[in-house]
Parts: sequence; C-alpha cells; structure tokens
Amino acid sequence: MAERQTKSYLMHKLREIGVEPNSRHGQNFLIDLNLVELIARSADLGPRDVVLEIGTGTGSLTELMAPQASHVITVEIDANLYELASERLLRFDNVTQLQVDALRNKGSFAPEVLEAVGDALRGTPDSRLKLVANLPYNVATPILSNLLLCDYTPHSMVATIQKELADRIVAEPWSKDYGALSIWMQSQATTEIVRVMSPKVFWPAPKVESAIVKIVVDPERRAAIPDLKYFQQIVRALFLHRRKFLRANVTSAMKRHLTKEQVDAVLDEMEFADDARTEQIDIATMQTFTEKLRQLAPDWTL
Ligand SMILES: C[S@@+](CC[C@H](N)C(=O)[O-])C[C@H]1O[C@@H](n2cnc3c(N)ncnc32)[C@H](O)[C@@H]1O
Repeated sequence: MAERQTKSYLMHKLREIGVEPNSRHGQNFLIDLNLVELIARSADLGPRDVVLEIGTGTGSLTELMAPQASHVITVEIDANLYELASERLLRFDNVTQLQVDALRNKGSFAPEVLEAVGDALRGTPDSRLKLVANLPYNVATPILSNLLLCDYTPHSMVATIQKELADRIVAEPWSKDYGALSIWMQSQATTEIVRVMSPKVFWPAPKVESAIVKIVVDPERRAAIPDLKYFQQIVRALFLHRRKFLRANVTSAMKRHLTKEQVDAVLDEMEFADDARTEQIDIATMQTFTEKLRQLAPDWTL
C-alpha cells in the first residue's frame, strides 16, 4: 500500500532529515496521490517493462511502479532524499536506486545510469524501456531529448513537465509553440498531453502550470530517419530563428559547407516558395529536406 504523500507527511519527513526543498533541483513533490497513480497508470506497466525514473524524491511513484514492472532504476541527485527513499524502497528487490546526477552533461546521461539500464534490459526477456517520472523541470528537456538518442531506444516516456514544455512537444506547424522540440519528438513518436495540473498539486507549489505528457515511440517513424543526430542538429540550427525566411536560415547554417548556388538549387528542388518561413515546414518535409542536405554535406555539424 502506497504511503499517502500529503503536504504534512512530506513536511514532517523532510524536517526529520533536516531538508528544505531545493528549487535549484526542481524539488516540487506531487501531493495528490491520484495524480501519482495517474502517471503510473498512463505508463501501462507490465512484466516486460524496465522503468527509468529520474528524480526519486521520497519514492512515492517508485513504490507504486515496482510491483508492476520487471525492474525500476530510479535516480536521485540529493543524498538526503536518496536515504529517505531507501527506507521506503528496501522491500523491493527489483528496484535499483542510484544517487547521482542523471546527466553527465546537457547532451548525455551519466554512465552509471546507462549501465544500470543496460543490465536491467539484458536481464529481462523481451524487455521494453519506459521512462516514467515526475521530472525535475530544469533538466526535463535534455532528459526527454537525450533518451531518443541514446543506445537504448525507449518504448515510451510518461513524464510530469512544465505545461509550456508539453505544449511545445505536441505543437503543430504554424502554431506559436511549434519548433525544434516538436519536430524532434513527433518525427519519432506519438505525443499527447494526458493531464494539465495546477501548481496547487505540488508542494512547494511551482510558479507555473504542469502537465503529464505521454510520448510513445513509433519504430517505423524512427527508422525513416537514417541519421538521427544529423536530423536533430539540422532542425535545431534551422529553428534558431523560426520566423525568418527558410532561405536565410539554411544559408547561414550551411555557410561553410554549401555554396549559395547549392542552397538555391536544393530549395528549388524542394519547391519551397521564396518567402517560405521555417515555422511552416511540416515534419515529413523536414525529413526529406534534411536528407537532401545530408547527401550534399555529410560532415556538417552544428
Ligand atoms: C519534481 S521532484 C519529483 C520527486 C518525486 N518523484 C515525486 O513525484 O514526488 C524532482 C526530483 O528530482 C531530483 N533531481 C533534480 N535534478 C536531478 C538530476 N539532475 N538527476 C537526478 N535527480 C535529480 C530532485 O532532487 C527531486 O527529488
């Protein structure tokens, strides 16, 4: 039975170990158990599933997921919270707790995390990797983006993130939130906002609304992108100034690799209008366009 993670329970537990929630580490804890349950339920866990949770906190979500999954790897940067959660998680022999910064840098996961994930996947027949977490908001974007580039392709990701970030993940072309992140996610996965959450369901309350987002990887869509890293970087480069004319963005991004004539030729081949803007390119067109650029400038990097 999960312990009730109410505000007074949390205040009491944290005071016991002399901890004040640290906003630098995005320590906003969910105090509505129904929502903790909704996160776990949305992940649709089963015996093939290896769960990666970033941000153990007090272990409330971990405790719910452990009986449903094959293995849970849960990562916490804060030593005091790690200790607090270990008492609660001791009874599970399928939970690996790591006390480490989940990210080695903005572009990659800590090696300990990847090693634990690899071991659990190898130890589970027909395994699937699922990220399920109430993510620390300051590192939510690199965590979700990096997982789609690391050696272990996730089956899905269900995470609590800032609503503003969730809006960008699910945004469509021409909308104000459409950008590099929307293309990166939707080119490989279906994306959906499961629930928008008021700041009141967290303690301490953050300044902004949050949302549970569900991202389910589509292997066919992923396979249609021959070089994921190249694709990610081109999209980032072109969307740095998404309202500008596409021609100006491409010329600037490729300046040391393609001549003006080459850029003009590839834009004509794609039949882009002279006044086409980056923000209007849909995902399929971006994929075709990136492939043409990659054929012409395979060594390009951001
Ligand atoms: C939003 S809280 C979620 C806690 C818990 N899962 C819950 O729902 O109550 C985020 C947690 O991530 C931890 N954290 C922050 N940055 C981290 C990082 N880079 N690596 C691992 N954990 C981190 C924080 O200390 C905090 O416990």
